[in-house]
Amino acid sequence: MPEQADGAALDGRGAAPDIHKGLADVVVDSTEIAAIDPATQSLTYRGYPVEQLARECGFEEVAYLLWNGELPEPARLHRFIEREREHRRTDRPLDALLALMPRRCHPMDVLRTVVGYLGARDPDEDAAMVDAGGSRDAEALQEGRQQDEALQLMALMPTVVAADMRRRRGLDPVEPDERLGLAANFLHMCHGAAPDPEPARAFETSLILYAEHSFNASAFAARVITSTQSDLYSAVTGAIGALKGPLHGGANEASMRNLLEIGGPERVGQWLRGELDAHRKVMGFGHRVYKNGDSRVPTMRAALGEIAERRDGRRLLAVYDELERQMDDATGLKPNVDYPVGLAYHLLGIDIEMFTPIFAMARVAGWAAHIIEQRRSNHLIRPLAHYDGRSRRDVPSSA
Ligand SMILES: CC(=O)SCCNC(=O)CCNC(=O)[C@H](O)C(C)(C)COP(=O)(O)OP(=O)(O)OC[C@H]1O[C@@H](n2cnc3c(N)ncnc32)[C@H](O)[C@@H]1OP(=O)(O)O
Ligand SMILES: O=C([O-])CC(=O)C(=O)O
Repeated sequence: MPEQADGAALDGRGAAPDIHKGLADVVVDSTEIAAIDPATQSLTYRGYPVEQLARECGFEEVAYLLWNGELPEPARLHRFIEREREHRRTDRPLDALLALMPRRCHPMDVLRTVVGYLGARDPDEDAAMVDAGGSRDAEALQEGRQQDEALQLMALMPTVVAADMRRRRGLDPVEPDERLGLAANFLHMCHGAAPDPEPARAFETSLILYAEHSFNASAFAARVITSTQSDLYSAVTGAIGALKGPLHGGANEASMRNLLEIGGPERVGQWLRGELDAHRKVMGFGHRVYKNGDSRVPTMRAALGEIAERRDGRRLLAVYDELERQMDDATGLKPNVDYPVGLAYHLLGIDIEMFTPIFAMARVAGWAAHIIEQRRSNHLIRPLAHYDGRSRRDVPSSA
């Protein structure tokens, strides 16, 4: 094996350097968007504790905060909300695209395709402008454009997700209701009736808690794509792909399937032993950053309690609590936010395969904030790898 100097060894063959698999514990950049403190189990968006935002603010207000760094003045918020409501409707080509999507595919595939299509319909020709020697004016223009694109996505994604759920049930879509906020309007488009205020508020809480979480895998995917000076739609499309997996956003669906499979609190012990003996991960538990409990779970558990009381959810909630208790006893692992959200959405009458798309329609707020921040102080993201494959060899000459 050839000897190589330290630097060369990284992307060539040589002595193994310190490898940070999964980038665990690696600090790759700084951010002003959100701070996670696992020691105190706290999460802040732009300095504000997320549980206070969930109590005091609407989802749209939180999106504004994430993108602009400050909570909006009432007039600005009014205009922001108005613009969101203007962009909710799909057009004919989009309806035709939705109708084309196979019903068997996962709704995240539909969402990813729709965002890809919107990027093709509205190509961001200015995308490369800023880093290619753009002026401050050009920078501001580009950022304004990115916020417009993000707002349109945030407005349209709920319409697409609700229409897709109804399509899978063989039902026609329900038109958006411009009198309702984003969260209540989504439930209205799912069920064809305005939701009661309490469940609608509990649902909005889930969107606020889901909106942002620092350098998680999907936000990082969006930042990697943005770092090549690609456009916002491409970054969001990639982020949707990253969120889909069960180790990330997909866990909310998997955890609900588990609760239904268990069926009653008396069956938890046997079920859990089976999973752990088979070395299967119990989705909705564990976290890369929080080792002592996810900061969002207490707020979401309270919202879930509200929903369960109104939606006859006591038996499933008993399974939920028992699994949490036994999982802690057996492994010390605590639930992450996907665990309470999964059951909350089920009790709100939402089909399980739509849970991760709902996560995406909330997280687009955080992704957009990361795309804007990455673009503002960009540096191509390109780590090194330690080559551990075959030594150099020659291709056999053809006979
Ligand atoms: C919104 C979100 O994205 S939150 C995360 C949602 N994802 C999930 O709920 C999926 C289930 N959880 C997991 O897979 C993990 O806890 C992760 C991926 C989220 C974080 O894990 P990491 O910090 O990378 O730890 P890792 O996966 O290496 O696990 C460490 C050990 O704990 C075990 N472990 C971790 N999570 C779980 C779990 N949910 N169930 C059972 N065992 C688990 C692993 O099997 C591993 O055991 P080992 O050391 O004996 O091999
Ligand atoms: O931060 C993470 O790794 C995953 C997570 O909880 C999120 O994205 O909300």
